[in-house]
Amino acid sequence: MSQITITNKEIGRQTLAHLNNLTKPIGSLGRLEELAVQIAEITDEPFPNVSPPVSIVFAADHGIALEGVSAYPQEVTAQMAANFLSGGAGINVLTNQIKGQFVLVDIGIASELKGSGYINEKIRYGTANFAKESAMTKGQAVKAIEAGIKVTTNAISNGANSVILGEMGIGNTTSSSAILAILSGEAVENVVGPGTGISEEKLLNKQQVIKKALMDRNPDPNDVLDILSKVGGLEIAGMTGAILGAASKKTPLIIDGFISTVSAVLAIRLAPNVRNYLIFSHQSQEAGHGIALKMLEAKPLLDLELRLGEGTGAALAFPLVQSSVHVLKEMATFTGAGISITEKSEDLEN
Ligand SMILES: O=C(O)c1ccc[n+]([C@@H]2O[C@H](COP(=O)([O-])O)[C@@H](O)[C@H]2O)c1
Ligand SMILES: Cc1cc2nc[nH]c2cc1C
Repeated sequence: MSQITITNKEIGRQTLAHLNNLTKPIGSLGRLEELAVQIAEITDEPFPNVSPPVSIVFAADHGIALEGVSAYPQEVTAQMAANFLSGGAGINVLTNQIKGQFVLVDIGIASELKGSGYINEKIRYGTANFAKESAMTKGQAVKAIEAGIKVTTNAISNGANSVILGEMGIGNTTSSSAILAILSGEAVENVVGPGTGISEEKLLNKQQVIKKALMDRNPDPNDVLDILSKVGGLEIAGMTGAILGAASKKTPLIIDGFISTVSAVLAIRLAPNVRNYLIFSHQSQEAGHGIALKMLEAKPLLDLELRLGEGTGAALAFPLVQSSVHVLKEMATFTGAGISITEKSEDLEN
């Protein structure tokens, strides 16, 4: 964490001056210009690269799934992991489209994954049911964060210039909502949503399960490891580490939906400098996501009514991130193109 510096504001000022000299009315590329400035600040490069990206998906199981909080059974986590490995999931398709690399990390699936082509960082076979006991030990939470740091810094050392962060874990919206309720101080009702798509009746049960667990486990709102160990998830801790790892390598990281945004809140609690390394891709349908984004004063790029996870929203936003640096690097300047800016200068003086 000591390696995570504040992003370079001076290079940001130079980038803005360059953007203002490009052949367009000042500021007319709006949010793309903000993105270009942010990426220059993150990378410490006046003309940065974001390609190739790597999509890193952390998969893990949740003991809390036994409380009837998801529309799908726990086995779907492992089944989807197999689907990731055969290239059939949404994130595979979208990562291929943007010519990215794909990495699946088993950080705590409840069964043995068949096949190869994934990174085995299994900390344990799913978390314990946090309605009854702590989800994991503090030591395991630390190990999961460290695994996330390692996998991500390795992917960056192997050539990735940006990171798309995603997850898969049946039950993980319950864990994320519990974490967010503690960190935000919001009422549980406001941070709980239907996740994979549960009925109104199951949603009420999900709220009750979280409320009771928060009373019984009583996590310390000022202690990230206490929160993660009592009501967390292994993929949520892994993503927290991934965010720290990318920031330590001055590499932009694109946050996906509700669960990865909760990891971002945790990572920023651990190391506040992390905030400006993050690009928020989209507004998820999940109720608590708006609250988490607001806490971080984050304005997501897209609202496509997604609620899939896996990093799909982040992969969909990647082309915009790429466009921002292409504009910065490839557009002509007023002087280069021989376009007069006298009129504009007079307007500015008036
Ligand atoms: O990204 C989101 O905002 C999002 C919102 C709802 C559900 N999900 C995905 O659905 C799974 C969790 O839903 P649930 O109902 O099992 O808690 C997990 O695999 C997530 O990737 C993801
Ligand atoms: C099929 C399926 C795919 C997913 N991808 C991320 N979360 C998921 C949840 C389910 C149920």
